[in-house]
Amino acid sequence: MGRERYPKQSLGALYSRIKQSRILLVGAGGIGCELLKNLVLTGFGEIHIVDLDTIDLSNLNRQFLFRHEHIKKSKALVAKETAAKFNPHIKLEAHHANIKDPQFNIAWFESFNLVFNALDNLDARRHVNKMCLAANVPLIESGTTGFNGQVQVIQKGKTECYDCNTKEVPKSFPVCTIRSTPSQPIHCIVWAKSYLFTEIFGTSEDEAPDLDHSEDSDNAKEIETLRQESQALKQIRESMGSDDFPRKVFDKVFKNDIDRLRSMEEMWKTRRPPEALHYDAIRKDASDEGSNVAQQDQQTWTLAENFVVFCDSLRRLSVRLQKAQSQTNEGDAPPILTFDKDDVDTLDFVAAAANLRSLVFGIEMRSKFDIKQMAGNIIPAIATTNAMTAGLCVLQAFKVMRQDLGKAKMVFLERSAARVINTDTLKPPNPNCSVCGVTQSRLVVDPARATLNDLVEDVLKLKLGYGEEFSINNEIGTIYDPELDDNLSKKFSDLGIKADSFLTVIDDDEDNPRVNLSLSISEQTLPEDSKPVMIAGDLTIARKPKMNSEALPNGAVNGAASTNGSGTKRKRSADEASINQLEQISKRGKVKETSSNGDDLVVLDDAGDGAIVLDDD
Ligand SMILES: Nc1ncnc2c1ncn2[C@@H]1O[C@H](COP(=O)(O)OP(=O)(O)OP(=O)(O)O)[C@@H](O)[C@H]1O
Ligand SMILES: [Zn+2]
Repeated sequence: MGRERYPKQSLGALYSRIKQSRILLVGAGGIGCELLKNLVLTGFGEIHIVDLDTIDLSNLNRQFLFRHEHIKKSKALVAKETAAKFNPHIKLEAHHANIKDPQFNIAWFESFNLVFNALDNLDARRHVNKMCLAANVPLIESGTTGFNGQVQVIQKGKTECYDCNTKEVPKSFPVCTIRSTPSQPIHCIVWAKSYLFTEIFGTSEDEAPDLDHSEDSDNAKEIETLRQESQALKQIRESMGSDDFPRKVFDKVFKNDIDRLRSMEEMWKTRRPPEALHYDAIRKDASDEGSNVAQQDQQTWTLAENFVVFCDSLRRLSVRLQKAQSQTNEGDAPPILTFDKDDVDTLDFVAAAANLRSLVFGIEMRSKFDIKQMAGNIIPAIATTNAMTAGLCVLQAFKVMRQDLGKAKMVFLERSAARVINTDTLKPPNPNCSVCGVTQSRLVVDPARATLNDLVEDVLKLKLGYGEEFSINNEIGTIYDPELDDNLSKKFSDLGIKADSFLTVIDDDEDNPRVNLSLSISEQTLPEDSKPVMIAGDLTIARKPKMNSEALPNGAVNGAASTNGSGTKRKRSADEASINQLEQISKRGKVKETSSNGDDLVVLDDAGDGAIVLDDD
């Protein structure tokens, strides 16, 4: 009995299924370490761990399976080794690899009973979501941001998938806000980091991801002027290393450029005009300041202090860049410096430059500590949030394994709400979702013979009844539509269509188009007398829901969900917030304060068979 006694008592009949299950855990970071510990101690029979990364010093405060001596080693392998000691009866497999690698194909996903995501990026999450849908394996998706956490159960055809709601991409700012009309500290920080720093020490601002040029067409003239400004800065860059270099840069960006901006009266009709800074006057005030002011990172520096840090860090960085330049051989790419929040020289420069710009525009200044968080897009990871989230993942997993999806919930951890743990019913799939609102099938292709024409004529038109108006797309773009028929005679291999990749067929029929058809490619040498492209099994492809349809898809998880769905394109509600949307999550928390349907976690002591039942209904 030993270690099995308590899990058996609390899980009852489910325990034997847990012991026989094969689990995939994607990510062995903050949530992944906690989750692996839970899975191993609960007794899940076989667990595969995938993580592409190696252990970093900064992981050790919360990724407790790792110790100092493991730095630079594979997260997946060390996590496996440490967790194996917790329970020697569990079979553990580690893969130091990217989950997007081709060896992790649909057939491999199909070999698992359940998948857990413990990832930190949208791209990998989306990929696993897609693979789990294609393999029809339930997925427990989770994430945390600071004190907030979220767990979502995803099951093909029954619940929303990860992509049923649009996710917000990381924020970028219109270039004019950054370059001409900042109104918040973050605008000045982005200016210092993505414009000024890169113009002086890096490549060009055009490559900076924080700047959004999409509104440029409205401001063509201003953009052109801003380009000229950048050019002038590049010339000043030539004098790097000279005594008057800091002064030249300072005068350019805090005086001359500001005077020019201020002269554009239209711009300041409804805004406070910027006020240029004067080098000589500030330098006089700053003459008593020592350069160690930069170490005081918790307090907001004065104008004079910012001035000192600006000039000093500019000198430090100039020396570094010039040294790198002197060590470069002819023909090598010219060296550059890049901003790194943990590189003190770059952080000092960005902090001081951002604050000086804030002063110019009458914006509140920030401490170096705050600027580090904002420039590095850091929300501190909190070990307890990860631990709680990982625990909630396992509780949801029990329901999925009991095939009791009706009881599974979307779970939110929220610090701002009246209760820390809040739940929501799972919603049915969004019929308009481009990922799960599709028909999926496998396309068997003989790579030696198959052409795109075989797919278009034999499979899509003849077998499946498509008309003329449809397109075929892969991850890169459109490979066929009625106007783009050059590829028809090409072989799949010539079009770069590989085994285990996906093709999407989009029906553009005007009257009654089919839902998108997602085809996963599987390669096989087929007999000479059979067609070189075949679709697996009989396939019926549903038609797209009409925009004003009242009908709900079948398989709503529970009654409550049916009040939310409709065939129309749905507005994103706060309930559908993705994990990185703190505001949405906290708004939701406020709504929940009024809820009274006692869904607290309770532990019931069932006197009948001695089992302790965990219940969060
Ligand atoms: N495509 C991927 N394939 C495999 N593992 C991935 C992939 N993308 C991310 N990961 C892993 O997911 C984990 C996420 O963990 P976590 O959010 O704690 O991030 P971290 O990088 O460990 O820490 P932090 O970002 O907070 O410094 C990381 O270990 C990361 O290597
Ligand atoms: Zn979906």
